[in-house]
Amino acid sequence: MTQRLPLIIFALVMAVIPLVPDIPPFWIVLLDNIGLAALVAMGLVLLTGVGGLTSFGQAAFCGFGAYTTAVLTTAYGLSPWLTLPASLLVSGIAAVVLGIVTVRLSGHYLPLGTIAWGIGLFYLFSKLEFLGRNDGISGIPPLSIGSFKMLSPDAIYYAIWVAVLLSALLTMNLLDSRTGRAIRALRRGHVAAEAFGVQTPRAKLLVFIYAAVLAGLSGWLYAHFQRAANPTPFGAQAGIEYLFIAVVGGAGYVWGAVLGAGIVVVLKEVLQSYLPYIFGGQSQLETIVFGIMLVLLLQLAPSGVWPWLMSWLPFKPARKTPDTSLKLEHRERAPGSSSVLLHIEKARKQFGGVIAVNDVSFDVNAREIVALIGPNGAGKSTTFNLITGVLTATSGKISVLGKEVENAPPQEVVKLGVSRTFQHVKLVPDMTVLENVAIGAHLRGNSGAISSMLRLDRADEAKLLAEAARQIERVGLSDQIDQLAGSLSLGQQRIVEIARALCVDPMLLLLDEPAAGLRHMEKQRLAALLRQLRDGGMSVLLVEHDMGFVMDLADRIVVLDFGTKIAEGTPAAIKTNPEVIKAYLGAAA
Ligand SMILES: Nc1ncnc2c1ncn2[C@@H]1O[C@H](COP(=O)(O)OP(=O)(O)OP(=O)(O)O)[C@@H](O)[C@H]1O
Repeated sequence: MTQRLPLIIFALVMAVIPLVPDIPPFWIVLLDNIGLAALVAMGLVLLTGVGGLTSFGQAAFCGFGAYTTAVLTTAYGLSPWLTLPASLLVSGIAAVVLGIVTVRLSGHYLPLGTIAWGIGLFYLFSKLEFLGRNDGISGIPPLSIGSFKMLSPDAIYYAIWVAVLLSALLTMNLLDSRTGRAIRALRRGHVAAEAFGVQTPRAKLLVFIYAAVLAGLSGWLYAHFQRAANPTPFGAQAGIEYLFIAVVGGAGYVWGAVLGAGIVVVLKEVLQSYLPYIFGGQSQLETIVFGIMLVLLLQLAPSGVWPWLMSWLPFKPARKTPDTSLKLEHRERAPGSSSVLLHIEKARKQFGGVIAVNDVSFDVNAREIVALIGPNGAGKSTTFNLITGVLTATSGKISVLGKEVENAPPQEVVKLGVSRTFQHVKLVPDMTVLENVAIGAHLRGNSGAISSMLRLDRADEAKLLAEAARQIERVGLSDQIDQLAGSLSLGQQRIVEIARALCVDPMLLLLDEPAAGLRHMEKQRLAALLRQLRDGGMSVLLVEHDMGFVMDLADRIVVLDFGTKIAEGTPAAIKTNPEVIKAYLGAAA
């Protein structure tokens, strides 16, 4: 209830605004335009701010929504309420088609791709005969309920703002869920998300479709508000403006979309109305002043105005503490240490002329801690990437519990109970420790996007958060549970990664330099935790440069040098192995 309170207050304020006596009708028109822009920007919050997929082409999806209802109501006489699902469907289908191509792009190619199809669709709208070419379609009927026709701006005002508030609620619900965390994890790159079972192409396509459907809804409302549709509002310039709105408001924040729309629409209107008086009717000046003002605003609040305003709040919204009595099911553990859990046979990885892993073979048994050591560039991280499916082996065999995984994607390997941490920490810095760790339990939940939006996922979600809280407690970071991951020290972030990996309920835990950045006491606590995990039935394979830590902890050590295994044995044997001393310990001495 407390989390929904701002939404309820906002809804009440918006509901009474048109009832204020003598309110200028033009204000209502402005609020209608703000609502329409906010819907598109809200999709961009999810797509760009949260998912990290920059799109300049959202205006085209408004066009799909607007033209669908324009054609169906004017040419076929359908009721606008019947064309609403059609408009959303057409926008969604267009997003599937464009998204399948676009979400594969990365870096600069992604925004460039969206600009390309944004411009292409604008010209398509203006060339097609049945869409009225450049003139568009007029005579679109107003929305109506019974005999009440929403002809005036204050009549359609409620339809627009109900759509905005419902969309805000559904979007916030989605973000605060298992699917939402998967989407938020996309921004940190696909490797970390996939290591915990997130189907990243599917998650990207989901946000792409969601954003397009919100834009289609805005287009549908726009068509019945203006009672006409032509290509101009759906062109590339409008697409850029929508992205501007999301960035100005705060691209990662649902309410940032509403605030950004308010700022941009009002600023444009004020400048267009008053600048001609000041500068004697010089055309285009308002565009320049508008640009300068937005740049200044972003200097003041680089992450957007909404988070900047929130940072001034004297209190922070409290989060519910997870109920740790709720339990998820656990995997069965191997009863003894005789069974082979991980079997690597002549694994090889070549990058062009570089042989990073050269026919390496070794096993990790159940209930065993194995360390993989070697000088820099020896091939340790590449071996981890081969085991976890991030890289495919050039040749050789890798199997987990007898199942071959050398060509399996990370999402399949993690299902077998193999989880990992990364040499370069891959947490989402603006998510809390709890939220980051809960990503590790992704495969142990099953609520999808729709059930999350409708809040039917609460029982599932409570168990996932409880598991995350338990693992955070296990690694000793309970005091930091609600802190943003990015605010922790690097050593603590590594421990958060271990808690996230533990949330998988793994059989085999792969830790890439877990002790780097830890103080002496913290290393001792980590070693005690890893021993406790081993004794509880887990196996650990770790890459570590701290020889004292490795020699004390490992049951067995595998040594790589230039991609080749040069030794394997107990810590005592490795310490005295002349090859190792020459290649590794000798080099370090
Ligand atoms: N994607 C890649 N493309 C080309 N070469 C690569 C790639 N990844 C690793 N290598 C090369 O493979 C070799 C092994 O690298 P790897 O990162 O596995 O070593 P490492 O033992 O983990 O080293 P460190 O201890 O410094 O992390 C290095 O020569 C490295 O430059």
